[in-house]
Amino acid sequence: MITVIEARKNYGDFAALNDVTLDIPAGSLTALLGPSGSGKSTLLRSIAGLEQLDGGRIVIGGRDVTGVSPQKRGIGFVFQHYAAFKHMTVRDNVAFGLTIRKRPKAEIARKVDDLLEIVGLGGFQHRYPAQLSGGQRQRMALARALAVDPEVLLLDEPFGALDAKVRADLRQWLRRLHDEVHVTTVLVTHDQEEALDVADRIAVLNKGRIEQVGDPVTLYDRPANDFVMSFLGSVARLGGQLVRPHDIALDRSRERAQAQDARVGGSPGVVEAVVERVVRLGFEVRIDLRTDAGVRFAAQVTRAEADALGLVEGETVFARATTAPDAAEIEPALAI
Ligand SMILES: Nc1ncnc2c1ncn2[C@@H]1O[C@H](COP(=O)(O)OP(=O)(O)OP(=O)(O)O)[C@@H](O)[C@H]1O
Repeated sequence: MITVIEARKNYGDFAALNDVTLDIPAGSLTALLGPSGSGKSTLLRSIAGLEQLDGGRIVIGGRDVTGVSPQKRGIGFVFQHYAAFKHMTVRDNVAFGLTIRKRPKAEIARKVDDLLEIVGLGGFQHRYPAQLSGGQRQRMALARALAVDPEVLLLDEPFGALDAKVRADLRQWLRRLHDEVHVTTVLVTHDQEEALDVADRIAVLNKGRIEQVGDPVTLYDRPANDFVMSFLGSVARLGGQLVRPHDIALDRSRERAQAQDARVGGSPGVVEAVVERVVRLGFEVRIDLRTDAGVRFAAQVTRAEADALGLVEGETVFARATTAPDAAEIEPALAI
């Protein structure tokens, strides 16, 4: 368990961390999610001891480490750009932390081989970092961080420099790795999809403060405020309320839309709009809409729903929310 208690960090007049209090359960994979400049890296680096707090405390596994040096905190750290030792083989890079701790050679060899298997670099012991892909290098970095049996693994945008496909593969892989080794892991990311996909807990940061902490489903379905809702997925503003695009139903008939809408308590009402574009995104279809007042929003429906609706550009439709903030238990009514 990591506990951050009323952490404050200032850069001049600027408060990068503003009384942050956070519990990170032992064995969890927790994401620190927020926009650029929200304080994610500052919080991670403070947990690591790479930044000194101006106020507050950090407790790791029951030990107050606030004044303790990074080397003595029992952490492994992986950065976005991993600085590998270029002149050392993959095996020696991963062994580094064990070698400087003067562990017996046989133990090092066994452990490094095991770790390289776990991170999927079994056949790469004798390669040099320059002979690895970006994704392989980051996996080597993770193996190196894990080699010294850290109590806590801290990852600062570890896949940030890689392309989208490799990122998606690596986060699946990280999830499986975490299920296997169970080390308490904190992952900094600005990518909501990455956080929702990989983490079992997410702390959303904004301007040096924590907006909400919870599991991905709770944050997505029950965001504490508009910031969390907007940051965790796309939203549309419908009649003054924020609504997820896939929680919008469209109908050609105003009367039918109104009748269905009456079943959703506290809904923003029925909004008339013109179809600007119909965009097919594989299984889903996005319908870009514009109201008379010029407000643009999008609805997302399945391909079957889109086909049934048969909407064409320029046509007028009636949009309504299928869920309202306090009515999540009401069955979403059929779109048509
Ligand atoms: N050494 C520093 N000196 C002055 N200001 C800093 C320093 N480090 C960070 N900051 C400021 O503190 C704020 C938080 O920075 P931090 O790196 O924690 O944000 P972040 O959420 O990790 O953002 P990003 O996703 O862009 O890395 C930013 O506004 C940044 O400019």
